[in-house]
Amino acid sequence: LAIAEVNKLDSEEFIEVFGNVVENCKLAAAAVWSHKPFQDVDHLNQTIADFLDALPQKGKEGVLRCHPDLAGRLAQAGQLTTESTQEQKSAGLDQLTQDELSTLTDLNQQYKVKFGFPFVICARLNKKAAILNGLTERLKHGAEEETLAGVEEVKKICRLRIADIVTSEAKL
Ligand SMILES: NC(=O)NC1=NC(=O)NC1=O
Repeated sequence: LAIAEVNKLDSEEFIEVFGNVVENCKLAAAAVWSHKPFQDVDHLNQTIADFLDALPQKGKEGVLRCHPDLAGRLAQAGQLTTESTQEQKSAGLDQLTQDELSTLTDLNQQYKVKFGFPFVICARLNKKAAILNGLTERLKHGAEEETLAGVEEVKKICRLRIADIVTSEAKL
C-alpha cells in the first residue's frame, strides 16, 4: 500500500489493515486513524509510538501482556498470529534444543513472575542468543525500566510490520 492509499482507508479498513501492527492491539490502529493524512510511513510510525508513550503505566503493561511468549505455549501449539510466527521463526526459535527451550521457558516464567507481564523483544532484530542474553540481563532491572524497555521493543516490532504493509515511495 502506498501512503496515499493508506490515507484513503476509512477507519474500518484502516483497522483491518493495521490492526495487528501492535500484536493483538487493534486499539493502537483505531486510535491513530484520526491523525490521517499521514505524510509518510515515518509519520505513521511516530503517531503509533506517541500513542504507546502516552499510555499510563497500566496501559503500557497491558500492551505487553498482549504479546505471546517467545517459544511459549502458543508457539508450541502453532497458534501464534501470522506475524509472530514469522518473527519467532526468523530468530530461530523454532529450532531450539531441548536445553535452550527449557532455559527460555524458565527465564520467561521468572520474568513474568517478577514483572507481571511477559518479556518482549523484537525477534526480527535479535537471534536466539541475543534473546537469551537480553532476557537474562533485563531480568535484573526494575519494573518501571522494563515496562519502558518492552514498549521500545513493541515500537520496533511495529515499525517492521508497518514496513511490510506500506511501500515507501522509493520502491515504486
Ligand atoms: N514476547 C515477544 O517478544 N514476542 C514476540 N516478539 C516478536 O518480535 N514477535 C513475537 O511474537
